[in-house]
Amino acid sequence: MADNPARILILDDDADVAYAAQLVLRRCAGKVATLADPRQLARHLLGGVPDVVLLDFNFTPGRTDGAEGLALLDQLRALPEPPLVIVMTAYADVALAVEAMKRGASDFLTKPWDNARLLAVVEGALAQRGMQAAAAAPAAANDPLMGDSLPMRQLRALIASVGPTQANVMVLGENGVGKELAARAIHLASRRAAGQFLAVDMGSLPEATLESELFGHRKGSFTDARSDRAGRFQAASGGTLFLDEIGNLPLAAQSKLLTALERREVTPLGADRPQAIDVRIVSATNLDEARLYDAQVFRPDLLFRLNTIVLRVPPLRERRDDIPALLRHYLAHYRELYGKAPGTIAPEAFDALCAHHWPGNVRALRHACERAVILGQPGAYGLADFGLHGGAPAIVARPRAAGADMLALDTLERDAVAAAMTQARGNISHAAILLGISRAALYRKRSKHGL
Ligand SMILES: Nc1ncnc2c1ncn2[C@@H]1O[C@H](COP(=O)(O)OP(=O)(O)OP(=O)(O)O)[C@@H](O)[C@H]1O
Repeated sequence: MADNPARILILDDDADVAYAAQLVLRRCAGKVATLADPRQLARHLLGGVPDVVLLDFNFTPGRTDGAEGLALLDQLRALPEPPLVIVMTAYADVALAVEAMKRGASDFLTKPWDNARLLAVVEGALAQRGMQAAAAAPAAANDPLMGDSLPMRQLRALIASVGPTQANVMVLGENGVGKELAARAIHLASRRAAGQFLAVDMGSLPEATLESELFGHRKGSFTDARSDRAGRFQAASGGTLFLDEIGNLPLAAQSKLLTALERREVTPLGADRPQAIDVRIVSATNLDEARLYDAQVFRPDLLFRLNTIVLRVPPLRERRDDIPALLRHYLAHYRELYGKAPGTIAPEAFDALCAHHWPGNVRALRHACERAVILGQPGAYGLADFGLHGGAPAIVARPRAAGADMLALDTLERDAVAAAMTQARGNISHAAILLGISRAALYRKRSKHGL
């Protein structure tokens, strides 16, 4: 995009990798530079600090410990106006990527990457910097999973590590937190990214037609079946089937879904033989976990099939650091959509928005921004323009409990180990290679996490 002023720097000693990334990223930035030798970084920065840096971990031939990349990351993060840094790592170096995220990297990519994922990650970073022209289409599909708070960085790290596996993933979280965006990010990070991402709202499928909707039917199999029709499982073949609101599925329907997943085949209504299915299942629910684990509500055997990996998307009130960037992003998005002049948020309104409880999470924030752009005065939007409901917005920010970061990292480590064991089909040596740790270390981590 010639009129996009965003600047990206790719720091990688492999010229082919850097060139390939440069070609893809020219679509979303005005200037994409590459640098093979990190000793030239200081001189490069004299020409201005880029908005986003893609950083490799190892530069000296034979080195694989990542120390060079981590040192460069520290150097970049110490700049007065640091760029957002996306680290690039081999799949086996997930532990290194986790360390980089702890030191302030905003995201990471595993090599070899998928171009769609590369673009999505970089566009997400540019959006955080307010450099990305807002997409005109309101569809969630076009929104990057934004947020630079620790929970969101951990969520993206987890998505990057489980995405390339075949494991079924269950995404948990309140309404409007971004579960579908997380599911799309998993799809983009997977080897199925070139295939379909098909979302099905399980809560709204009528029980009477559920089987035909999911598994398809043959002409004449029931009164209205005037022609053969493929179900969602067949339509998503080679891609990802996103089963949204799975917690609302009636028990009878749950058993049909279980049979399909167990056998990895479905039989269209009226057909005499089953068809093999080739889909990765990502499901989501806003049920709280106590209800989800209640056998009266959800079959444990189906749950076991669906939740190989569990991702929890935290409510917005637990990651308030993300609110300013989301406000900027959605105000810019709707200003562009409605052709409105730029404006700012009045300081008291900004404070109140950041302190708001946001029971409707990011979706509610998005709607509030749309309302402010339509009804507000562009000079400075006041609190009333955002039309918040639900009582006084003030919520006292809780100090982060000591050790909370460690707990979250612990969960990340546990999930990474579980994902590697799944991908390696229980083979310890293979899983240890995937994680880039020794077999002994993997045994210790498994016993630490009870895996
Ligand atoms: N991290 C985020 N960055 C940018 N936009 C977001 C983010 N999270 C959510 N949104 C936006 O908020 C809206 C709701 O997101 P999404 O549909 O993914 O939430 P959900 O948790 O699946 O909601 P529900 O449970 O109601 O189906 C969408 O418009 C989405 O683009």
